[in-house]
Amino acid sequence: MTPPLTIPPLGQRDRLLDMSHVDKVFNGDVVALKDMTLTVNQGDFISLLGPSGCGKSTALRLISGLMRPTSGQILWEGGMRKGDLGVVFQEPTLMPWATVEQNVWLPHRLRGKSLSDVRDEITWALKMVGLEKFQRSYPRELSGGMKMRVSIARALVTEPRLILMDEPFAALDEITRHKLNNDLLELRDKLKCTVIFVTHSVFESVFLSDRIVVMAARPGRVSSEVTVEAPYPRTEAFRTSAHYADLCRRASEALHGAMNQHGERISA
Ligand SMILES: Nc1ncnc2c1ncn2[C@@H]1O[C@H](COP(=O)(O)OP(=O)(O)OP(=O)(O)O)[C@@H](O)[C@H]1O
Repeated sequence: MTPPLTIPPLGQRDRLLDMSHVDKVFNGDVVALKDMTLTVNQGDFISLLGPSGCGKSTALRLISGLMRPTSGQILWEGGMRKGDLGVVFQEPTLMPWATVEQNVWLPHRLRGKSLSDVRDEITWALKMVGLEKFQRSYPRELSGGMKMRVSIARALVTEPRLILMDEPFAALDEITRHKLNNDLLELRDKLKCTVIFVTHSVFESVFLSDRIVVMAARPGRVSSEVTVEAPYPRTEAFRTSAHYADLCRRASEALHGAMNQHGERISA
């Protein structure tokens, strides 16, 4: 894979997809999303931040094509092709009876490719997440963080144009979560990939992303967007800086603003 040399600054990136005026209604009356409009550009690291039930996962499922909008449309630049999308869920969802390598093979296997056909791609993806020595291990032999890395490798193995991550680190302890946040940014720096990342955490959204899309609930929609004006690479020094604290305050205010639209209360 030959990634572009750099990710251009915000405002100078090529468009990847447009979600325009999307509504999603379940069972005729549960309005999960109302008039959601979002442009995703190549190289964006977008966090979808919002209260429980505001439609973050629904938005990801619509973008992934797993579900269709009730109205509105989602259009990929140049059309969406097989392998354009990698998805990482909150649970690693690995097959316990299969080795790491066989788990990472899955997206290619579903397209009829044999393990030997794509061994190089699998080795590359495992190398990207630092697990090249664990190809023959089984999930039960891995820590929670390592299982999540396998899940990320499986999402990368088709070299997707877009990676969707639905609260991938929420179930992990704080230290592992910080480590995986750092590793994810390193990965993004290597691959120059585009990421949409769902999180409840203001701190995580500020550390990772360059755009925070704040969503409001009932009905789910975009409430505001916070641009994270901080250069990459972002290190532990950034995490403890006054600038980071200030950005977290801004994102937190935007989140409170979204929740106050409905008189909801959140804890600090
Ligand atoms: N398949 C479904 N059938 C019916 N209602 C659904 C379905 N999927 C989601 N919903 C409803 O749509 C709304 C948005 O749900 P969604 O899971 O997208 O929110 P979320 O922001 O990801 O929540 P959380 O942060 O708790 O995961 C909720 O009211 C939910 O109950």
